[in-house]
Amino acid sequence: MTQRSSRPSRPERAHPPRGRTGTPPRPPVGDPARQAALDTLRAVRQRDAYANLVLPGILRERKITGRDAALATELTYGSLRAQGLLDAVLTACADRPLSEVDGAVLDALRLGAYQLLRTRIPAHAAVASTVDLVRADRGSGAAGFANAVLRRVTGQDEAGWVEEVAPDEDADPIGYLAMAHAHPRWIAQAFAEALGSRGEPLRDALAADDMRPAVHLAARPGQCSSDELAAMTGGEVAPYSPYGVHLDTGSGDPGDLDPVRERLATVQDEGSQLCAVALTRVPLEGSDERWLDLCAGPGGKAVMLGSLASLSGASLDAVEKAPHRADLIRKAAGDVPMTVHVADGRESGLAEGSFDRVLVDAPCTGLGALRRRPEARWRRQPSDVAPLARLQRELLTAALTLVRPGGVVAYVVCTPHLSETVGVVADVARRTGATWLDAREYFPGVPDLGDGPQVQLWPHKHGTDAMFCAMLQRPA
Ligand SMILES: C[S@@+](CC[C@H](N)C(=O)[O-])C[C@H]1O[C@@H](n2cnc3c(N)ncnc32)[C@H](O)[C@@H]1O
Repeated sequence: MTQRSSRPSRPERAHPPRGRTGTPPRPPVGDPARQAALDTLRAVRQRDAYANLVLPGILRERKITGRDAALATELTYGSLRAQGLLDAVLTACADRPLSEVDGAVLDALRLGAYQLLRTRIPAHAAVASTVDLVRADRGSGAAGFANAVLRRVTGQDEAGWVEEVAPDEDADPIGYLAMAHAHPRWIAQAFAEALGSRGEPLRDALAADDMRPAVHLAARPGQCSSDELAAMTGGEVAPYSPYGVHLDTGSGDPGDLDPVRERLATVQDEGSQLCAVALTRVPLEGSDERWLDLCAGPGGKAVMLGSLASLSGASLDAVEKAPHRADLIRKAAGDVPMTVHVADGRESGLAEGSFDRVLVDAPCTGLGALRRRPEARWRRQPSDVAPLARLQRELLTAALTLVRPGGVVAYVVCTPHLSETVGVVADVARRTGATWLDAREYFPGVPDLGDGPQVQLWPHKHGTDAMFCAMLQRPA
C-alpha cells in the first residue's frame, strides 16, 4: 500500500457531540435522502440492526418517496456492501486509524466515499452534502475533518484506489479480487474453493455478488401463474422457476405489492423456489402423502411446499425451533394448509420413518445471499462456520430418520461454503448409508450445473442467490 504524504490534521471538537441519546437526529429539510441513509448506517453500526428492516421504516415515517427514497436506498445498501473497500480507502486518507474516528463521523465518511467512488454524483455535491450532515450532527470541527478526508478520496477513482489499497494481484489474486469487489478475504476464499477457481469465474462471482439484485417473486401454485403475476406487477417471467417473476422495484417495498398483500405471491429468491420445487419432483415408489419442512421459519419454502402438497393431495408439517419464527410461518401460511410445530428439528418428537419427503433448509452462514443482506458480509466471521456445520450435520441426520425407507430428503443451504455443503452431505451420507441422488435432474432447464450430484446455483451464472441443494434417499 502506498503511503500518502500529507494528511488532514486532526480537527478539534467545536462542541460536545450531539445525538448521544439514541434518538436519530431530525432530518435536515434539504437532504432527507442522505439523512435517512446516515441514520440507517448508524442503526446498523450501533444496534447491529438490519438495514432492510430499518430503512423502509424510516422512509415510511418521514414520508420519503420517489427519487429521494431511491437515492436513500442506493446510498444505504451501497455503502454497507462496499464497507471494507471504503474503509481501506478512508484509512489511506485519514490522519488516524478509523477505530479512533467518532462512529457517527465514520458513518458519514463511508456515505461520502461511496458516493465518490461508486456513483455518478458530482464530487463537489458528494463532499458538500456529507460535510453538511457532519456539521449538523457533530459540529464544525468534525465537519472540517470530514471535508479534508473526502477531498483526499476525490484524488482518484475506484479503480485507482483499488490498485493502491488492494494486495498485489499476482501475489494474492484472491485478496485482490476480494478488495476490488468489496468482500472479506475469507469469503472470497470460500467462493474460490467452491468454484475451483481464483481467476475469471471468481471475479464474475464476486462482481455479481456486489450488485443490487432484482426482486424475485413466487406465484403461489394453484392461485396464480407466473404469466399472470408478471402482468400484474410489470415484471418478467423468471427463466427457470415455473412460478418465478423478476422485478425491478427501485426503492419500493415488494411486500406492498397487491399480489403479495393478497397472498397470490410471495417474495422469494428464484434459487429458493427451485430448491423447494426440486424436492417435489423426485419420483418416489410407494406412498407420497406426508411432507416435512424441518427448518421452516420464516416460512418461504413452507408456503411453496404447502401449496404444492395440497395440489397433490399431500400434507405438510413445518418444524421451527424459534417460537417467534414459528409465528412468522403461521402468518406467511395464511390459508395454505400446514401443521406448525415449535421444536428442535434434532429432537422434534415426530414419528421416525413417517414422512415421504423432507426439506432440511438448514441454518447457515448465508454467504450465498449476501446480495440481499447488505451488511452481512462484514458481520459474519470464519468462526461461524464450524458450529453451523455441526448443527447442519445433526439436522440432516435427524431428517434421514424422520423420512421413511425409500423417501427423499433435500438438504438446502444458502451458502457455497464447502464445509456447509458437500462437507456436510458427504459425511452424513457415509455415516447413514443414504444414497446421494443426482439433484441436477430435478432442476430441468437450468444450465451450467457442473458435474453433480449436488446443485450449486450462483448469482453470476443463474441470477439467483448461491443456493446449494443435495438430494439424499433413505435406503429402502
Ligand atoms: C435458513 S432458515 C429457513 C428458511 C425457510 N426454510 C424459508 O424458506 O423461509 C433456517 C431456520 O431454521 C431454524 N432453526 C435453527 N436451528 C434449528 C433447529 N435445531 N431445529 C429447527 N429449526 C432450527 C432457524 O430459526 C431458521 O428459522
